[in-house]
Amino acid sequence: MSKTAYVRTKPHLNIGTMGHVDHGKTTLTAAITKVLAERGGGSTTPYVPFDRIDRAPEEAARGITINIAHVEYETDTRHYAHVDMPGHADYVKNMVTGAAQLDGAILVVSALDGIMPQTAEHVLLARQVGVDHIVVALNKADAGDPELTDLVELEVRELLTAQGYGGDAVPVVRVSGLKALEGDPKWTAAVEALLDAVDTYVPVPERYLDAPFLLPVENVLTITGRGTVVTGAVERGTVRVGDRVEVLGASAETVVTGLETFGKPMAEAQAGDSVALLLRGVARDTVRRGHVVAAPGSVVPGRRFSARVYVLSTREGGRSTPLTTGYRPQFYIRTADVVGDVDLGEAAVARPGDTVTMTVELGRDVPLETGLGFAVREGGRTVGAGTVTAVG
Ligand SMILES: Nc1nc2c(ncn2[C@@H]2O[C@H](COP(=O)(O)OP(=O)(O)OP(=O)(O)O)[C@@H](O)[C@H]2O)c(=O)[nH]1
Ligand SMILES: [Mg+2]
Repeated sequence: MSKTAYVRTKPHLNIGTMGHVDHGKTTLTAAITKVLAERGGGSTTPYVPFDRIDRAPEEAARGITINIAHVEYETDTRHYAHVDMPGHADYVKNMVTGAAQLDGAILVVSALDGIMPQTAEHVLLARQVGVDHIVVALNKADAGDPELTDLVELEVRELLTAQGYGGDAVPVVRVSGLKALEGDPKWTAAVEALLDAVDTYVPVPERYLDAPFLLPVENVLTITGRGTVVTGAVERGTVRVGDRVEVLGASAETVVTGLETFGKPMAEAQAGDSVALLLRGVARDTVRRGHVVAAPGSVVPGRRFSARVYVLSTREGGRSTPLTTGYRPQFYIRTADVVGDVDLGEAAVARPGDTVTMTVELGRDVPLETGLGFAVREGGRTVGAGTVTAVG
């Protein structure tokens, strides 16, 4: 590999935009990279234009790093990997699996429209998957009436408080992704203010560097002549070139022969990093999204667990009818998507809005552990969010 190696000079954090469809997540993401790219003083952030953020996988298939919706940028104090969360309810699956890795989130709310159903759903999901810090971008502030924007701000703070985010303390910054992209100084300054809020409000999380290595596979691809590459965010531990790893799901033990982040080779990847791993002698079609790459013997796959599950209310986009024992939805666990049978025990019935205890028997083995978060999906929408309380 002749490319410049990744040098870890600042803490790395994973962040992302979430919020209702069309509220301006992708525009704001592009604007952030543009503002940082143009900062001067040896900026290392490449500008990623709007139409490159949803770039097709083939386009990026050069190096071993593929993470289609990721952009990277650097502020004075931090290095960020940023996921642009899709807004459609159909993409909540990706939000769930992606959000599970987020250290903080930028909630994008249009000042013109205020809170919409997916705004509330994404905040709820963020809470359920353990995103502890949210910064609000009140976007389209260039076009909004200031008094109405004040009301939207109040409404957003109330929503955050209701979900346990302490809405009064959450930074709310009025921005215009669109005007910042056009270079309007008032709005590039607003994007700077948003980044400052993220830098100061979202703490560097505790990384589980000493734990055995684990990476949930998000994507798999082949590099001709080199082998199979898996991509994803390291959930815990560290991994180096030459380390032995186990691919759970593919039941293969292998060696890591290459390691990259954003196209740059690295000697060691650690918890929180978005990486691509080149794996020796693993056939492309034996590994899939949903599998887990881990230190050999460090995780035990299973299919039976108990959980506490919040059943989304109808207003939150959940079911309109109760669910009963025998219910068979999809479970999104890390990056895996698995069918499972639900047993509600003596309660037997759970109504939308209830929090219940259930036992689940999955259709296949996945690595499970106490405390693991997951989403329950049915017919393309999220109907519940839960946490594993016991395995077996
Ligand atoms: N006036 C104004 N319009 C904006 C602003 N940001 C985005 N828009 C417009 O809002 C529309 C949606 O913007 P996107 O960035 O695609 O929104 P999104 O949230 O990524 O949408 P999805 O990915 O489809 O959920 C586009 O027509 C943008 O030009 C802004 O700050 N001001
Ligand atoms: Mg978008």
